[in-house]
Amino acid sequence: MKPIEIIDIDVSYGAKKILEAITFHADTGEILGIIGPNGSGKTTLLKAMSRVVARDSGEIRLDNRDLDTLGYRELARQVAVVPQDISIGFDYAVRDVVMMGRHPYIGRLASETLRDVEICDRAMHLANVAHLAGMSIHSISGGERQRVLIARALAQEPKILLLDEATSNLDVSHQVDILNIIKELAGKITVVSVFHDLNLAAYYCDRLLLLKDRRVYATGTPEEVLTYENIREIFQMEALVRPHPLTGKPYILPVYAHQSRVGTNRRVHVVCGGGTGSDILHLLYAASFTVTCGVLNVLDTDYGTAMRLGLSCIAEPPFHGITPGSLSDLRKCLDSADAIIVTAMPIGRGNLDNLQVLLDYPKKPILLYSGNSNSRMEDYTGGEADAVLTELESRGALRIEGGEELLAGLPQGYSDQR
Ligand SMILES: Nc1ncnc2c1ncn2[C@@H]1O[C@H](COP(=O)(O)OP(=O)(O)OP(=O)(O)O)[C@@H](O)[C@H]1O
Repeated sequence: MKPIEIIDIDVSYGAKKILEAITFHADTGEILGIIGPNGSGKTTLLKAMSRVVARDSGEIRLDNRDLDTLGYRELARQVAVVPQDISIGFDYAVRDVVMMGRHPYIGRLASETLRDVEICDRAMHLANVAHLAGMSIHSISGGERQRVLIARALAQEPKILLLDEATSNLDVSHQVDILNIIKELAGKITVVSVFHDLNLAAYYCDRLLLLKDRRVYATGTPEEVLTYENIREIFQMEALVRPHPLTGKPYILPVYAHQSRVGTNRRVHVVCGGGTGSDILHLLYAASFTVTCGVLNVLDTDYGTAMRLGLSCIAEPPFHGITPGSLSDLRKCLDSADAIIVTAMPIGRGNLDNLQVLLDYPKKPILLYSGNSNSRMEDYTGGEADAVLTELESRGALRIEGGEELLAGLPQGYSDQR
């Protein structure tokens, strides 16, 4: 039995359709993250799940019971919501706000029991607001108020907790504290949460639901949903997606788009390999340079990156040296490039031609890119590659470290002529 099932629902505000044919479920004890661009309907979906907005059609089932058949108190024992909009009309004390979470359990004319007080205290302790208990809800900060609403939801002891970006107002340590609490609670309860921060979603969620244009665009594990392609398609943003070095979960690093179009009408050729060029291929692509690269081996990570970005790349089969045909293609790319970038790649006999050919282009700007780690080219040629680099530097090739410096060192295009 699924704790919550959404079956083919449509939701509209007036004549405007907001959600269409939405079907998914949450599994017992999991954290399901809802992600998607602004206005894609995430909040509306949570509101439909808690019956705050009505559906046009479709069904929502809680433990296989129709959501619409539950009375108010029963619904409130099953589902707690922490909304995005955290305004509270009356001037209640924090403790009273948290105690509101117990209302579905306290009889109409009855007063709170010792058990209600204990649960309320525990919820305040978990959300780290116990020290605020006597204060007015209006005299605490936005982040503190958000934690109070989380405490109220915990006091409700729900089976399903719906969070609408519930940690967005929190500083980074409280954000992690609250999400850790929620992760601990999950297992006992099921959590469905809207996230804007994709990295938090990747770490804390068991599965993700990605919304786009009123519909479900993708569902699955964070690894399945947070792909480079999905992020580019949905958020129209260049980003590097890498496994987090400590958690192994996908980690998204935006390639900041303010640089976009600086390279319009400019061509750059990148000599790279072994993954040393991947980051800057993304950066140059995001900055609207026309990028060519190679000669690369088709098994090379940089080749994979070039293919995903749709860049023009000269390539040889696996374990193949550079053939005369590729060398001639390389010369054509270098002839038409406004600048050449060489990364700190491993150079052996097989790809030495990639470097040596650059000596024939004394007038081209050449940037030797070592990345932020300031690594140097690994020379497996017994010194020949190093000799070429030394010669290039003596002719004016510049050593460049970070991405910003790289963009600054390249000939700029006509970014103001949009
Ligand atoms: N009460 C309302 N009346 C009419 N339209 C609404 C109402 N609430 C939201 N909308 C519209 O519904 C669409 C989806 O809004 P919703 O808040 O669900 O999106 P969201 O994905 O949560 O957005 P965000 O990421 O900005 O929080 C938007 O176009 C919004 O303008």
